[in-house]
Amino acid sequence: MNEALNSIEWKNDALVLLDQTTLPNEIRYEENHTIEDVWDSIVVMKVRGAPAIGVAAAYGLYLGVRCHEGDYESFMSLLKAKRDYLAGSRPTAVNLFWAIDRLVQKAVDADTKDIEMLKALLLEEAQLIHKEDEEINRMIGENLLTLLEDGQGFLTHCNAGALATAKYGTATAPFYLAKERGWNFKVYADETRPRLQGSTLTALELQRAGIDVTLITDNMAAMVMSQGKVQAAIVGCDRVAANGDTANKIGTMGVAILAKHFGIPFYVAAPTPTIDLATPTGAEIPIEERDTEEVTNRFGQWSAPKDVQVYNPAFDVTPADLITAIVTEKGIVYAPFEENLKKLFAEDAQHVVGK
Ligand SMILES: CSC[C@H]1O[C@H](OP(=O)(O)O)[C@H](O)[C@@H]1O
Repeated sequence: MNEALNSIEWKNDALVLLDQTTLPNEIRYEENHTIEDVWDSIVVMKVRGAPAIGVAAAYGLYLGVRCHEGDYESFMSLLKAKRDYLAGSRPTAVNLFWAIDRLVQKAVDADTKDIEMLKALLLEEAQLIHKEDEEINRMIGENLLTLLEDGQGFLTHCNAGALATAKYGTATAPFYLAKERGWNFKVYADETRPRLQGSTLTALELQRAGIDVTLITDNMAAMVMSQGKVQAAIVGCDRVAANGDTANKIGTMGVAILAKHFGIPFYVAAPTPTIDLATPTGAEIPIEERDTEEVTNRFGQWSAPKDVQVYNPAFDVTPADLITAIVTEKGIVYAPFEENLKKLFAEDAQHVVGK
């Protein structure tokens, strides 16, 4: 087994990011010293994955204000301007907004107007978000394991793995825990066109962990399911709406439809910061559209006419009625999601909500 790749690290007063655009061919870490560096890393997907984007954005916001000199009012005005700048990087993963708004609120609620103390508080909050993410993912893994069995096969889409988070991943968290406990299981990883997070990232991280992973193209998922090789489909998420509709990497809805057809449970691994009760349904989730050359010219090789029309939504929305359960660090949520997701956030949240 190889040592785990570390997607994000705060080191020597800089944000060190694993450049995920060069994997699996090159393992390259880059220091991000400014908010502009972080904004660019998020936009070009050197750092990607909803939780990882949130952690990176939190550090980025700190980097955006740490050199400011001036009074409290100018500091707070700069902080809010830098928050809006980062908010313009990628629109779908709600974790980005959740993280930067958490830092702004920390400063607003602080009982000091000393800007050096406020800067220290912001860095502390970013480090807390980073640390919390690890524990959230481990708990998601524990909760998902209660739904899985030794000896089974699992399918996942895109990369909701350790590389998309601070550690463990969300959808992949149970795979790491199951491996630690000696389970015998297989993972089928969709390559996930057009950005290929499944082949470049999921296959890499699971193989390095010694997990039995088989790479398939997205259009092989139906065949694999029809052959009885998959007993559960587990995916990540970028935003869960209040009714349970879930935005995730493009192609996820197709996996959910296939799972329904073959009678296979479809689980969404969802850290609670990815659940957005302020967004009523999937129809209101902003879906990022990305550069057309991601589809026609991956890795510098044209695979289509250069001027062909291209539609490249980076996410789709899986309707709640295709989701068996939304598995969070606080517990497992079943339908009716509108009602049960709210309970998750109640003071006396139950571990299993709904079934
Ligand atoms: C736990 S990662 C969540 C989510 O983020 C990925 O999108 P991207 O690679 O574009 O940042 C993918 O949708 C994962 O499932």
